[in-house]
Amino acid sequence: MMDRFLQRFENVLDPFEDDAGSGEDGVYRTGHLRPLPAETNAFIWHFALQAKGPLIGLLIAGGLTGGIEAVLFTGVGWLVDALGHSTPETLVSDHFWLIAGLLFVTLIGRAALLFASSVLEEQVISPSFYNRIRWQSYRRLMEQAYSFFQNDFGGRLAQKVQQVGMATGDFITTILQTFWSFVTFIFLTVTILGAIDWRMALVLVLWVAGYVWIVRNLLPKIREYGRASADARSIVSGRVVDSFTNILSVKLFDSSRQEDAFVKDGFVYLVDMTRRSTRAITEVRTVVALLNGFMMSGVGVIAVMGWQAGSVTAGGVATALGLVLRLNQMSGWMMFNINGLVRNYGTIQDAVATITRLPTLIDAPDARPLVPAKGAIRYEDVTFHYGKGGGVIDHLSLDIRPGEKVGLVGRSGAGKTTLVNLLLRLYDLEGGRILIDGQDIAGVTQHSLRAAIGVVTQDTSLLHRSIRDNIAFGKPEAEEDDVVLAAERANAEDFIPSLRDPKGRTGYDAHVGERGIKLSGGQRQRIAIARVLLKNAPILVLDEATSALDSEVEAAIQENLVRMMEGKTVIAIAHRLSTIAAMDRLIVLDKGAIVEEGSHEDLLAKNGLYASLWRRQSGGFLFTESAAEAESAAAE
Ligand SMILES: Nc1ncnc2c1ncn2[C@@H]1O[C@H](COP(=O)(O)OP(=O)(O)OP(=O)(O)O)[C@@H](O)[C@H]1O
Repeated sequence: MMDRFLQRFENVLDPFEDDAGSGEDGVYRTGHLRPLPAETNAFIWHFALQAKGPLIGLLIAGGLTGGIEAVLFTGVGWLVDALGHSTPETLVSDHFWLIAGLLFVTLIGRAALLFASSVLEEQVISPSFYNRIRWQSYRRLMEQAYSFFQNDFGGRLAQKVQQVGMATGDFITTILQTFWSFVTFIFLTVTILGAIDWRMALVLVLWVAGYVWIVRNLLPKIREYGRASADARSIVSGRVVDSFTNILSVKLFDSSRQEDAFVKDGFVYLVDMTRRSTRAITEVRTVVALLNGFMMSGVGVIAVMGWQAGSVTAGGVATALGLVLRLNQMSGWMMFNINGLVRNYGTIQDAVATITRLPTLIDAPDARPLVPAKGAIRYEDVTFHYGKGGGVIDHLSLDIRPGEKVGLVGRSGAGKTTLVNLLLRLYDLEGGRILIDGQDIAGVTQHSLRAAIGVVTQDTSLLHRSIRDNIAFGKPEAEEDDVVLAAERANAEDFIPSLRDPKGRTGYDAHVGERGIKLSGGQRQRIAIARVLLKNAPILVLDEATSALDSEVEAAIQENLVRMMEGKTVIAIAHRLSTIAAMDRLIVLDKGAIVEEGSHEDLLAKNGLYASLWRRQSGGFLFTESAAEAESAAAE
């Protein structure tokens, strides 16, 4: 029953709410998420505002908790005085309301308050609010361009998303609850002690000043190192995940020792940063211990002297000592919390730098959906160097007619993949433009552009999901029959029914990838082909689409590939020239420029680069650039 009661509070905040950005502010446009504030305080504030109500509740509960603590100590003083003035027989009748009040506050008031603040923190805020921060951060990262992910470690980014949710949530709740109840307690203590003897209040004011000095002068050092160690932790995770994900290369090259050194480097940095921060922590703890000693003995001496002078009652001494002892205890715990606050602040600062970075490749303000008609593609004086000074693609122009099947040929590194990646707008051009059916791809939405192009690449990465989800990846709403039909046409039906993953799921439900079944390269490629068949986009890009298939499967699938290409504009890249020789037109690329074009026969007759590549093809594969150059150098 308690469970059901508590569950009601769990839906107060939606863990997945996001601000889709209305585009009204002129910075961001519809279709893109509103960016998160890039300044740390504004970032924290941005999230705090999303849970205003519950957080104000937490603030009130925090204040009341501090208040109750102070009231209880005052009550203890009154009780001591009452004991001094009464006999055992008359105590209850003389001081009934005091005793009843104290019992009520201790038994009911305090428990009710703690329950309310627990519900607020644990049910309303913790899971949902923390998750909302993670979710919004994750989605901002997903808006980043392909190149963003190429330049960072997946593990590091994942850790940032995890950490930022935890750190921001903890930071806000600690301030509102712990910190605020501490401040209320101090304020009430100063007031209560001031009423007993103003000199005690003065000692406390000096103590608070000392505390503020520590926070301003000693804590920034901890914060600085906190930030550095958070970054160091991310670096270590990034490196560890990188080693684990590339474990095959590590094993094949027997380079585990090298990897150890690489990862250890990260750990050394982490340990160094942590040591610096822990040194600063010890420094702070020592100063706090001295300051608290001064505060407790100061108040104690003044209270006892007041009692000697007859201006302070025994109850007053009890209240004063009780309050300062509690303050001492709280301040140790508070230092721990402030330390946590500072560390969390550092973590947020560190994550914010990555998470709030604006995506470099976004839809134009007036982007419209691409209206694919016949699938005409036009590269107009395209230049692209991956942001470097030169090279890769230079002033390239190419016209592909609707429905034309074009083969891109060239040595390794000639720029073939780059050319199709530019068509997909995975990168923005550095010069020229690319048009699809007369529409500049820079002016249409990325979503509609990629929906119009089906791609099968060389290294098919399957997601760690079921076979069905993998095939329906480009068309999640697809019917089961269509998924099966696509699999049949990709010749994947002969192996899918017999699949069984370690958890016992079979066929289309079997999971692939990590902790799932491992497919061969050729099987993976057939899934990828099924995925594209199902997507049925008007433009097809086949980048080494059949490189992992053996000749038998390739022959079986060839017919389907031909059918898949029917009525579509196709750009195919293949090192095995025999697989693309039958295309309408072959474009030969060299060093980012078109050097020859024509049909297979035309090009053979021309006896240029294509003809030499064709002749050199040995065992079905192309020589690498360096081998080819070495050969031509030897021939000269
Ligand atoms: N992300 C990147 N950043 C910088 N340079 C890159 C990047 N990707 C590729 N390049 C460079 O661009 C050039 C063209 O690469 P690309 O992958 O387009 O060649 P390719 O013809 O497809 O080669 P292959 O046949 O080996 O796949 C190469 O010199 C490569 O080093």
